[in-house]
Amino acid sequence: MINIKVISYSYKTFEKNSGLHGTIKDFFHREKVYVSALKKVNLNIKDGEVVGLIGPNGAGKTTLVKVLTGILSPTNGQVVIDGIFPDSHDKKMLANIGVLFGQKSQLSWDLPPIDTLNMLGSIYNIDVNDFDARLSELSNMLNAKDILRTPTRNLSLGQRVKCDLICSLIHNPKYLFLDEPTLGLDLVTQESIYNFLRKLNQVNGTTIIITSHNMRDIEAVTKRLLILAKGKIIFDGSIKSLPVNVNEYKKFCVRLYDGKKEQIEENISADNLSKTLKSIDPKQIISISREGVSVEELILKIYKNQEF
Ligand SMILES: Nc1ncnc2c1ncn2[C@@H]1O[C@H](COP(=O)(O)OP(=O)(O)OP(=O)(O)O)[C@@H](O)[C@H]1O
Repeated sequence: MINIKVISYSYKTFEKNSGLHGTIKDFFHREKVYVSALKKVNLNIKDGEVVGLIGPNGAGKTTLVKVLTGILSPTNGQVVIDGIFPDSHDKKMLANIGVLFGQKSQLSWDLPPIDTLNMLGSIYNIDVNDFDARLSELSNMLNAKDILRTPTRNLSLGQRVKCDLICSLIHNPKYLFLDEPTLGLDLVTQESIYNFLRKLNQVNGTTIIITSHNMRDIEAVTKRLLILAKGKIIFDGSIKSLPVNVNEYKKFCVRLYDGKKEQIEENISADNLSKTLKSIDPKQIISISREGVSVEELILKIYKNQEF
């Protein structure tokens, strides 16, 4: 159980003057600035829940994940996970947590993922048989067996994310935190990650907290949605209980082939779809798919000009 009691977090940073004169001035005196990233966040997450955390840029999502995983200590308030403070870096606590930051890989660039995994096996002191069984289970689920011995620099982004996921889960953590795990991935790879996460939750009962800018991620794997804006939780509930129908804001994407080259028509609203299709030779249509709703667009639709 994750228990978040009125946490706030402020970054301390410095204003930097420009130019040589400014740099010399900064050398003697720098102006301190505090950025309030989280403001009195209260939350409980039960074991086995899959929670989606969305919000515009700078809302505080990554900061919240960092506070929950003990990377940062809250400025005020308390986080307690199974009776332990994450920032105590207690061994039991660390063994219970897996983290993946979509923009930051934990794999060594010049080494194959298997080397990073072996190192993690030693750090977490995983029994050799357990390690082999877990690695085989995860790599089968993610269809990643053949890429574990390829140097990381030669892997595609999707392959790297799969190996990063295996690294985050090799010690069988009870809680998995994912910060924008599908960033830059194609639809097929996204789908395979969704399948994997659903299975992981159903079979192992892993509690998953996932942040994203794409509602597709949230709709595919989560039941509970949190919206964070300017450091405050402004919505906590199911997607169905949102004050707007997400489907109404979904755009369509039509792929065409005219015998010479492929063309993609994106961002077609539901209202304009039939008009667009009438203007196209049906023989040229390869596929029609629904795109995800951007989180920013959705929040703008719901909260219009509200200030938080
Ligand atoms: N190391 C830092 N030093 C100072 N301010 C920071 C630092 N990291 C984040 N911030 C500020 O804290 C606020 C929240 O940032 P955070 O990265 O948590 O947002 P986010 O919701 O994850 O954004 P994004 O969707 O763009 O990744 C922002 O105003 C950001 O500028």
